[in-house]
Amino acid sequence: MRTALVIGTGLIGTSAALALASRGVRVHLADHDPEQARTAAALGAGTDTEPAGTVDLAVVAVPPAHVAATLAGAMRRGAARGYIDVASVKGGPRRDLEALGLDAAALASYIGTHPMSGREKSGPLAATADLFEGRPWVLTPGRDTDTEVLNLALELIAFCRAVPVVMDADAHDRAVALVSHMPHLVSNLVAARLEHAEESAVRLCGQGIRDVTRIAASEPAMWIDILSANPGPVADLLSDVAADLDETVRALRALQSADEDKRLGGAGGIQEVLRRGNAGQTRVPGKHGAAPTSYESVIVLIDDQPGQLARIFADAGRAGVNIEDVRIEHATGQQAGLVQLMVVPQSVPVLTAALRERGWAIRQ
Ligand SMILES: NC(=O)c1ccc[n+]([C@@H]2O[C@H](COP(=O)([O-])OP(=O)(O)OC[C@H]3O[C@@H](n4cnc5c(N)ncnc54)[C@H](O)[C@@H]3O)[C@@H](O)[C@H]2O)c1
Ligand SMILES: O=C(O)C(=O)C[C@]1(C(=O)O)C=C[C@@H](O)C=C1
Repeated sequence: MRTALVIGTGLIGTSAALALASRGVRVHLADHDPEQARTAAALGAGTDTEPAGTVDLAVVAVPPAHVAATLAGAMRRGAARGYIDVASVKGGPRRDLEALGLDAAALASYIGTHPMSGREKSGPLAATADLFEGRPWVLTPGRDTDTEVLNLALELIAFCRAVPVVMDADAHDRAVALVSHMPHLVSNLVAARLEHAEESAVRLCGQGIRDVTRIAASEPAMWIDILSANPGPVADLLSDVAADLDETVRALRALQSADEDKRLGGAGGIQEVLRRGNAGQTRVPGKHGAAPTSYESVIVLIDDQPGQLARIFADAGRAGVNIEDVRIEHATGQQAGLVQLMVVPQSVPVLTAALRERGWAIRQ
């Protein structure tokens, strides 16, 4: 692929454009808000000028409700040899495109795709070239999809260092209802409990609630679009969650009972909720789509000063330890924080000793 056109230069479009541009592809950037395309160009994602002729691949990265019309407009003016979109839902955009009356050749030049990676922030300034690295990128080719277009899409995914996964569009929508759309609503429902909460309670927020509510900071307009295109499967899953919630409330009420048998029953109910949660959590794939890995953490107390993290990473590197993941918890009202370094279990003693030797305060 030598040339590409990215339409919609927000988080996802600009991230893909940055990855393509870094691999030498000439990328043209377009957005209905020219300021967004200008910003993406200033970040090094390409040029916000129009392409002189037909590009190899057009990547449509606009909100789901605008995907079909944007694709049809680009196809009618012959903008590209192949077209993909990256919307979070796949059945709706394909059916909308078919309903727009495009000919068979135009439909064959299109593949619906979905990178399973994103952030709670929008716009080009949130974009990074490595956003998709190691993440699944779903392709939903139809029976008549051109092989050449499939190859262009695979080339884009390889440039983004993502992992291609081929699926049927409706099966994709049912799967993301489970792993993305329902969890998004549950995160919002948990965060919503904080809206009118006492300040004295909110200031105690620790890492647990930060993990559970991060995605509740996402752009609501985009999510209304996503959920509007996949309401049935999400409603089915939420009604299962609601039944589990009813059971959990019953178990907690039993724990308040004066009757010991009821209390025992309640404890059993809660134990079952926690067991099922543990079992589900172990099925979440590890980094780069590998089998789940159990990391252990080494916790380091740091002053909230520039350069501390870089020094810890350098010291870990010198000790030959690979840091798999990192979390930082800022201590409320203090210029200090706890850095949780996730490493494979056998690295824990090596890292702990090396950091202690270099004067770091380790917390158990
Ligand atoms: N945010 C995520 O985590 C995520 C992850 C995977 C896929 N997606 C999908 O990627 C697509 C883009 O999402 P995003 O997070 O980059 O959103 P974003 O808000 O960051 O960017 C969307 C961009 O599209 C532009 N736009 C809107 N309508 C347009 C139109 N008709 N023509 C041209 N430009 C238009 C907007 O001005 C904006 O710059 C969506 O379809 C979304 O479902 C999002
Ligand atoms: O990590 C996040 O912020 C996301 O919400 C990303 C996420 C997801 O649910 O995993 C959200 C929507 C997209 O369609 C794909 C990825």
